[in-house]
Amino acid sequence: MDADEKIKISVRNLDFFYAGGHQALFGNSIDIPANRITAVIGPSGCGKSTHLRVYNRIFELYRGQRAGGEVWIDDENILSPDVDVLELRRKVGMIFQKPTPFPMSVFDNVAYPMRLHFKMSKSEIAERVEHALRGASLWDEVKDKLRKSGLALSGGQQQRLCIARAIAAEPDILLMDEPTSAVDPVATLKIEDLVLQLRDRFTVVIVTHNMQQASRISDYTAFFYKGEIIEYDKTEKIFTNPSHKKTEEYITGRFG
Ligand SMILES: Nc1ncnc2c1ncn2[C@@H]1O[C@H](COP(=O)(O)OP(=O)(O)OP(=O)(O)O)[C@@H](O)[C@H]1O
Repeated sequence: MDADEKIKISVRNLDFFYAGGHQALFGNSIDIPANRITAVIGPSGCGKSTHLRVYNRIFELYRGQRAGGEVWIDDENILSPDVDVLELRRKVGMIFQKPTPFPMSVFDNVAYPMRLHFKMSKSEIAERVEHALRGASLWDEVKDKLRKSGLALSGGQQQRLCIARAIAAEPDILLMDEPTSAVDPVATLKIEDLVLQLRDRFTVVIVTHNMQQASRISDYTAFFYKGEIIEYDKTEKIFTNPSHKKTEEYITGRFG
């Protein structure tokens, strides 16, 4: 990593266990820079989603799942027991593979985190809903449908609505777990453009199976294999001159 990068997330010796003791991550250590896009790649089942789900402790919603090691975000080890998890999840937003709009209007989807986390007047909420929808490159498409159900939008629009909802909580970090795998190629390009715009304001960590996507949009890439981080470097280096044989085999499509 370049010496002048500011580190936003610092993971040290992260292990992860599912219920029954099945270990899915082994000693992961990685420094994720602020205001950059970091891609997480690797074959199916290598632990990409598991790793990402630690950063906002969402795994704790499931019985028997456990993380060991340290995950520092700014100056706080977010795995320590006294962390305010609601505030952590506000600060570390997440976008999933399938769009997950709430069964409510477009407006209320975006207003939801504002009502949950902040005390705001109605007019302030309206202003910020517009701002978040503009930030998610969706405003022009939905400005006349704000009172319609979020579920009535197209898949790609729903995913951008989820990004608007995540932005509305004013996070520092956006985690994206294969955000384009359920949408068509045109919607994928729109979301990729959007992710590139978000880099100025957020630290983005994105899991993707799509090598072209990783090389198009990310600054850094981490290659996972069997729960370990095999290689982590600038994206250009990973895709043109990887240091490890396994990385090369994966990016050239020899397994996956
Ligand atoms: N709920 C669960 N209970 C038990 N084991 C799980 C659970 N979810 C995932 N695993 C296991 O943990 C390992 C890592 O899975 P994970 O979903 O993190 O991989 P991934 O790299 O994101 O895969 P994919 O690319 O297919 O989404 C796998 O061996 C998987 O079978």
